[in-house]
Amino acid sequence: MSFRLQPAPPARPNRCQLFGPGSRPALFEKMAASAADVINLDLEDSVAPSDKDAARANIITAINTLDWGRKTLSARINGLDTPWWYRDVVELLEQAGPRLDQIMIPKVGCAADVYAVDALVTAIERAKGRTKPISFEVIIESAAGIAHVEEIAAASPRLHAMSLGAADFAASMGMQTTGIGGTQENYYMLREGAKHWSDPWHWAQAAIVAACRTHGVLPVDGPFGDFSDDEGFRAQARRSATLGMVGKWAIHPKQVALANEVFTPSEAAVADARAILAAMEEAKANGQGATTYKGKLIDIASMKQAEVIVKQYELIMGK
Ligand SMILES: CC(C)(COP(=O)(O)OP(=O)(O)OC[C@H]1O[C@@H](n2cnc3c(N)ncnc32)[C@H](O)[C@@H]1OP(=O)(O)O)[C@@H](O)C(=O)NCCC(=O)NCCSC(=O)C[C@H](O)C(=O)O
Ligand SMILES: [Mg+2]
Repeated sequence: MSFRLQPAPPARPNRCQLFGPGSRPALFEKMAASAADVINLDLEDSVAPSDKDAARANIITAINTLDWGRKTLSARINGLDTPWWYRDVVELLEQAGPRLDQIMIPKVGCAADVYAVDALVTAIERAKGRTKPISFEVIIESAAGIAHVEEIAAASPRLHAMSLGAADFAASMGMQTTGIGGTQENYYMLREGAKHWSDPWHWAQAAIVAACRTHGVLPVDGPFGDFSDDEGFRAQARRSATLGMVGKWAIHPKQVALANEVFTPSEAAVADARAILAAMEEAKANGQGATTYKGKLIDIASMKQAEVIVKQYELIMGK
């Protein structure tokens, strides 16, 4: 371990973030009643330009009146390249009550984007006497965003989570696809005439996980567009979980259970992790730093790996 210790991310369940357009208030009660850990009420790309003002009003009413339980409640504002974002922040901070937990900032390209929103939020919080600080989540969904991912992860103590937005990311990178996440038909290797598909999102996800883990931020996988493809969603989510991400967006309610399933460590994985911890405690008591479990090497690093799984499970079960 470096002399600088790795900070812990916020201790909150974040397995599934369910999105809904601010212009479809009929969905809000269903979102509130869902099993998602995080709710993202959207003012950005799922809302037509002509509906922005109405969507803002809808969201503020819903934040103030519906029972959101213990979910993290987040509103996605418009991008800093639009004329709408400052009114999103001002009206949300001035009119939404303390139930609003978080603001999601899309298309973040550099640390200064986060700084700008932080300055505005901080001023309004002070002016209005808001005592609960608003946290931030950002979306990495551009070439600039991924190029500056580490400075973005370090940009503000308000930053709690960071997602990969596969659709805008693909567009910004000039990728030849209209698919949102998942397997891409033309991204394959050939071996003896057989195609082996690879994962074009992998490197961006790994960069996001490393930046987040360095700065104590939760790394989250973004949308999977084909909501009729459960197995495709599961496969994408399992890769993300294996890489260190803690959750995934749902753009349709049927994806909520899938995300919760994948990002909740299984009973078998938890039992294995607890057994590794017990075996290592016994080894340490005998003056050993390494031993075997099910015929494989385990050592002090294995304890840290096992603790990741046990802590994630206990966080989720303790909610
Ligand atoms: C994708 C949808 C437009 C589909 O809507 P709809 O046609 O109404 O779906 P269904 O008829 O299959 O709905 C079945 C029931 O589920 C309810 N429903 C639908 N959507 C939601 C929801 N989001 N939350 C809760 N409940 C929902 C319907 O009302 C039906 O209920 P009932 O009649 O009682 O059975 C729609 O799902 C949708 O708008 N999804 C969210 C879109 C969104 O927010 N997009 C933004 C995030 S993705 C993104 O921004 C890309 C990213 O930035 C990037 O760059 O990658
Ligand atoms: Mg986007």
